[in-house]
Amino acid sequence: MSPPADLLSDLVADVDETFLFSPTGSMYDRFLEADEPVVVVAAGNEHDAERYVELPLSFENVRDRIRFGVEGAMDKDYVEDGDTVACAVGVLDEAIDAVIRTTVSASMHSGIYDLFANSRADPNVIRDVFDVAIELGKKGQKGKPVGALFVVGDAGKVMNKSRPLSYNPFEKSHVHVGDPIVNVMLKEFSRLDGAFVISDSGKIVSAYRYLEPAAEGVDIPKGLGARHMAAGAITRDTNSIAIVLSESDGLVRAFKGGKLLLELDPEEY
Ligand SMILES: Nc1ncnc2c1ncn2[C@@H]1O[C@H](COP(=O)(O)OP(=O)(O)OP(=O)(O)O)[C@@H](O)[C@H]1O
Ligand SMILES: [Mn+2]
Repeated sequence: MSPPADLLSDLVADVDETFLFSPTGSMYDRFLEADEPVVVVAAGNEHDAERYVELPLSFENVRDRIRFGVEGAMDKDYVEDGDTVACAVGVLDEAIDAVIRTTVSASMHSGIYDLFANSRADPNVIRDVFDVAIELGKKGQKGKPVGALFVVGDAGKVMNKSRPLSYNPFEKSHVHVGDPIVNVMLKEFSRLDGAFVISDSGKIVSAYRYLEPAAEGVDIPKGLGARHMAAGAITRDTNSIAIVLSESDGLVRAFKGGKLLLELDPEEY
């Protein structure tokens, strides 16, 4: 074999599982015909794969994408601690152009899958809030960078651990994230201070909440300020997750259980 083929065969030698990230139909069929164990990780199950992990976001960061897929597969018992897997992914493009070998281990568990699948809030609601935060991060408000804080899930408790900074424009409304008009409203109201509180099912409960969670035991990276501290702390104090757009560095971050689990650059989406 040629050196490049050797290199590739080393990468795929003795793997327990192959993960195909957003494969084409013909690629999936080849695995099916060869009767090779395969897990499909994609935005939809177009090929009716028997073992499938749904990707809620495209995860431009390949490491995040792989972690999500592997953690999802662990959660569904497709793989277990100690398994060796080959992940076929698109790094430079959408089409698969790389194979990454890794060993499944419970210790590498970053929580990125749990954030979506095992939170109180509906996974679609979480995805919709990410979409708003990413869009807001891309465009800002009238061209200026803007910050925003969304607390999703366990809204009753979150309301108890916060106070209003201003009138609540969502007081008598029954609007949900994901409705196009709501995204416009969220963007408009994000110019002012405080947090948005969103229920498990996606109802916008309030804007302009000042969070007052207990901050002990929260371990967030140094350099992040009060908004991020409050976001981390509320997720430790309640069963919520928090999605934060930073006004100063433009990144979108997600917290759960008092921990930073995910960092995205809106410019890459
Ligand atoms: N406890 C809180 N609850 C809700 N909103 C808060 C809280 N603390 C701060 N904020 C909001 O965050 C804004 C920015 O505060 P600060 O600069 O300290 O946070 P930060 O973490 O550095 O965020 P950024 O990266 O956006 O600057 C404040 O103007 C306020 O609107
Ligand atoms: Mn700041």
